[in-house]
Amino acid sequence: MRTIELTYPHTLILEELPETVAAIGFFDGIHKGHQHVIKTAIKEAKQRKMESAVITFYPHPSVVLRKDKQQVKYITPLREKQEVLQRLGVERLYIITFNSELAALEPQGFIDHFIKGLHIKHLVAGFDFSYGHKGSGNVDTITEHADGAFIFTKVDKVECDGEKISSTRIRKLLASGEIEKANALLGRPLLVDGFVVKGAQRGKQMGYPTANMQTNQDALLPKPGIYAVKIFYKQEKYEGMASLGFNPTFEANLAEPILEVHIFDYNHELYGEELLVEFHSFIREELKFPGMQQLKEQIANDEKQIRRFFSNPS
Ligand SMILES: Cc1cc2nc3c(=O)[nH]c(=O)nc-3n(C[C@H](O)[C@H](O)[C@H](O)COP(=O)(O)O)c2cc1C
Ligand SMILES: Nc1ncnc2c1ncn2[C@@H]1O[C@H](COP(=O)(O)OP(=O)(O)O)[C@@H](O)[C@H]1O
Repeated sequence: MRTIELTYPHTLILEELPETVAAIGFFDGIHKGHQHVIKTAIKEAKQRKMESAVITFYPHPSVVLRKDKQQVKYITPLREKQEVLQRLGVERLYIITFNSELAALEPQGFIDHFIKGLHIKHLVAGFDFSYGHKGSGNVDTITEHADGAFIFTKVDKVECDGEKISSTRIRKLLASGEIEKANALLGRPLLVDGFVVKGAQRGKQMGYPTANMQTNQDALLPKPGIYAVKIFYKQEKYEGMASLGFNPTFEANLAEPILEVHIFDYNHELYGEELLVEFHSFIREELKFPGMQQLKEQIANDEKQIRRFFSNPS
């Protein structure tokens, strides 16, 4: 997959670009609804012997439009998004910088510059896609703005349990610790990546070394607690347990939750290494114990429960 970052106005030359079928959207999470839109574009591209593409934006429009100081967190930060799209078989990824110039562009100008101007012959979007200044262009105006230059396909909403699958719904599930349900809507387990940094060195003392992770600032983390996780490290996959939280037994006031993972049946140094952590099941909330011994007993119980969870997938 070829990734091309574009800032308005781009300088790509139409004649040098392949005829393309593109799916367009913000696609945070690339959940099953998004996947349906993207797979529709890939299928159409194959049939028409054109290149398949995804057109997306970064950062999230709310960063520019609401100007709120709070950082936007993503279910799929840019890198994860790229990896998931690559796995889906997308050939070309356009990432359009969402800035105030882009936000000011009228719908017709947006279509002319970023759809016709990128040699898109067929555009696919979800039913609620909007574009142009104040989102005033929508799926009912695209065909008019296309003016015969490309075909448009609207993809209807995908539901699960009678409710629309959406990034907002997945965010709520993650915030309440309903990881299995969130994973079902994502169509794959939530993945968080990070580098191993030094902690307080208590883990080894307890018999449960925990790799403390420095995660991407952009990444949305689930509700704090103890989780059954799988860890990818150097092409290998391991089972383990994660603690995401504030370590109330030892720490008085951590500002941000820390993600720590104990890898089962593993015993090597990991400092400085990159780990990918897949969240599979929420086990319990973190608790404040009277001391290290009581916490250690609880962690031994967590281990039993998590090993059981992985050996009986239901
Ligand atoms: C499975 C598991 C469960 C944990 N549960 C708790 C908990 O309930 N309360 C708590 O204060 N810390 C909990 N922790 C975090 C430990 O306090 C932390 O891993 C330990 O202090 C080691 O920290 P260090 O890596 O900075 O040395 C848990 C850790 C693991 C791996
Ligand atoms: N099975 C394992 N799971 C996690 N980390 C391990 C494991 N075995 C060895 N380690 C190493 O031990 C470190 C964690 O030990 P710990 O005493 O908790 O130190 P720290 O407080 O620096 O995290 C990890 O960063 C890693 O280098």
